[in-house]
Amino acid sequence: MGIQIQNVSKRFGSFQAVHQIDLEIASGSLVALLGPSGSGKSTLLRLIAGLESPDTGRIVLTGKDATNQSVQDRNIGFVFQHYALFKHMSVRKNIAFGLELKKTPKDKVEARVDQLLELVQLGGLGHRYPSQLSGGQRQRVALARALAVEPEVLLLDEPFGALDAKVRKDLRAWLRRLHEEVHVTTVFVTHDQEEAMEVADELVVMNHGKVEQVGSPPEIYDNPASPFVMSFIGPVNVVSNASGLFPKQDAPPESNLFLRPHDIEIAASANGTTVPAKVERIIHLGWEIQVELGLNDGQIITAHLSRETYDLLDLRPQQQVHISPKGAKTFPLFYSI
Ligand SMILES: Nc1ncnc2c1ncn2[C@@H]1O[C@H](COP(=O)(O)OP(=O)(O)OP(=O)(O)O)[C@@H](O)[C@H]1O
Repeated sequence: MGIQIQNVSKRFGSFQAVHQIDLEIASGSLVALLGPSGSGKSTLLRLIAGLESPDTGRIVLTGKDATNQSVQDRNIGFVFQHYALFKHMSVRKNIAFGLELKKTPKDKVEARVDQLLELVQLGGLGHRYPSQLSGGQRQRVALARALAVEPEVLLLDEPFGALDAKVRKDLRAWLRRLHEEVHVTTVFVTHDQEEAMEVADELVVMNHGKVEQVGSPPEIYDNPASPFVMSFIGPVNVVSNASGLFPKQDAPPESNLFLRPHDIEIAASANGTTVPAKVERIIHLGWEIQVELGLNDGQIITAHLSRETYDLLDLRPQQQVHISPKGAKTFPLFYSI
């Protein structure tokens, strides 16, 4: 009974921003809409919110057809990338705003605001004004304000997008814990695959206004449905059949091989399944080592090694090595990324 999106399309002039999307979001889940800029994530979120109306299709929220309902009637909480707090109101007043609009009795408002301040870990800061808070604290107030009216659905559009990397990372973990406490059906828009994988139960990968794949983070990572998904979710090498790396039993001539950098095994000597390669460059990233490898046909691929493996192999630039894929996928050439 969460959210059902049925054959929803939206066009802006001649541009098809969202194209015949069918999607079910389970009640109480936290789902990330993930995709590159312009893939239609925000438009889909705005359609769910009622800030845009679809050209075709239906949007069903908690069992009720909401397609023609106004934003106010949808019982939705919304948080955007840029803090939309009221600058002239204290944190308490900001959080209380929706409840006061609904003419909630004063004592109930006060109790709910106290509870929300604790929930977003800002107890004691209720008297401050938005300008006296950090960016991360402001976004937590925005979340508390969105949750105050007990929405059935929470929509978050890049809520941490404007914050620096460290704060962003802390807030992801915080949002995950918060969701485990409140369990409101949440749709989270991001273009950051790591953020999506860390926060969400399920990922909806979008490209060109369409859904490419829906699944849990491990399902999507391990079984990507298309080269686009494989390339978007984590680093990948794309090599042609000429590389000699294709598994012997299925070497379709019109395919590319998609190979994750950590799925390349490097050995000092050849065996029946390895292909020769030359170490072109070694990049130390602290927790892992990136090794650029030149194949005999001139293609360059990148392997990621743990420090331990790297130390055992004792690699040097220009060294001749022998490599084999531990896991790889082939996709026909006609797929574009
Ligand atoms: N009101 C509008 N009028 C015209 N074009 C629009 C409008 N809203 C969105 N678009 C276009 O629709 C496309 C999809 O936009 P959308 O914001 O949904 O993408 P997105 O995946 O959220 O990207 P981003 O991460 O950059 O926000 C973009 O090319 C955008 O320019």
